Amino acid sequence: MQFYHFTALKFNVFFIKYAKYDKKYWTKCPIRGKMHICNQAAHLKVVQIVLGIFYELGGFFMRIYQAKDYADMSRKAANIVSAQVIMKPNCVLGLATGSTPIGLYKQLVEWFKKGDLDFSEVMTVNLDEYKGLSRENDQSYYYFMHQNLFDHVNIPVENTHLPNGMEPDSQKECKRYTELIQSLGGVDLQLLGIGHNGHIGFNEPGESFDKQVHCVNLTESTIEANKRFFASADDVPKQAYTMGIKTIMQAKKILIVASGEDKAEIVHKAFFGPITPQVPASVLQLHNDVTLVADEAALSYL
Ligand SMILES: O=P(O)(O)OC[C@H]1O[C@](O)(CO)[C@@H](O)[C@@H]1O
Repeated sequence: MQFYHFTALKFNVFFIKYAKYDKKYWTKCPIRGKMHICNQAAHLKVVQIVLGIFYELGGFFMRIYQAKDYADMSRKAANIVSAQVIMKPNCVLGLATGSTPIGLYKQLVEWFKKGDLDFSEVMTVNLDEYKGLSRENDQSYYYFMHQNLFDHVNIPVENTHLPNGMEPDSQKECKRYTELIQSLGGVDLQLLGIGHNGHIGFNEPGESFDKQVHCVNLTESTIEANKRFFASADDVPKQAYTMGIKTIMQAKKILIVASGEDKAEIVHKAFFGPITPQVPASVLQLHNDVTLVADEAALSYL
């Protein structure tokens, strides 16, 4: 497996960028996991040394695995999910929909059928669900998860959780889902895809980093990207329930998958650009345990 030591480079790019344009130096404090500004070159130097030591110790850094293609990406990412299930059989998996994780789910099903994986104690919480779609609707994420994973492995249905798209009272549903995640003890491993505009879950550009589960209005670009699954763009729901960035960042580990050249620009922005709500996935640079598994095409801007 190819492992890129991009982190050091990333931080250097980061430093140079801000040194040049802002005359301020944003960095991540590796101990508290918070952003702060270094306003003196000496301070910057110290932070760089500390980061270097953490890096050498294999500390809090993003891992980027480059896969050859979609199939390879799916297998590598499935390996990480299955390691989680094997190491902690009663873990809480945060799951994602979209086209990217389909191959990963297929691989998990295959390993389950071979007897290599057991989901009997696993619990799952999905990132999001369209508001207004019933479970029976073949475009609901409930339907997707059953179709791609739950119906093919031995996970008890009562262990699987998604926001209830048919609950009209947004406040009530968001509170229920936030409390549910907390009652499970939080997410051990959160799987994410990335939208072309950098959205994670349905957190669209401009969303505050400070939100728990909430109801969002989908952007035109997301409606456009998702219309391929519906008869027309008019049929795409206009709202969705989603875990907020805060909920996602509370996961103990994050695994993000990306495939294809059309994701190359946003992957580059998200992981090497400034941390900004305009690119929601960029917040992941602040998480202590993030793994990106992407194919060569999706990493081609790096
Ligand atoms: O994997 P895809 O289909 O490119 O989708 C990327 C992201 O967009 C969504 O499908 C939402 O539009 C997410 O669920 C997903 O993470």
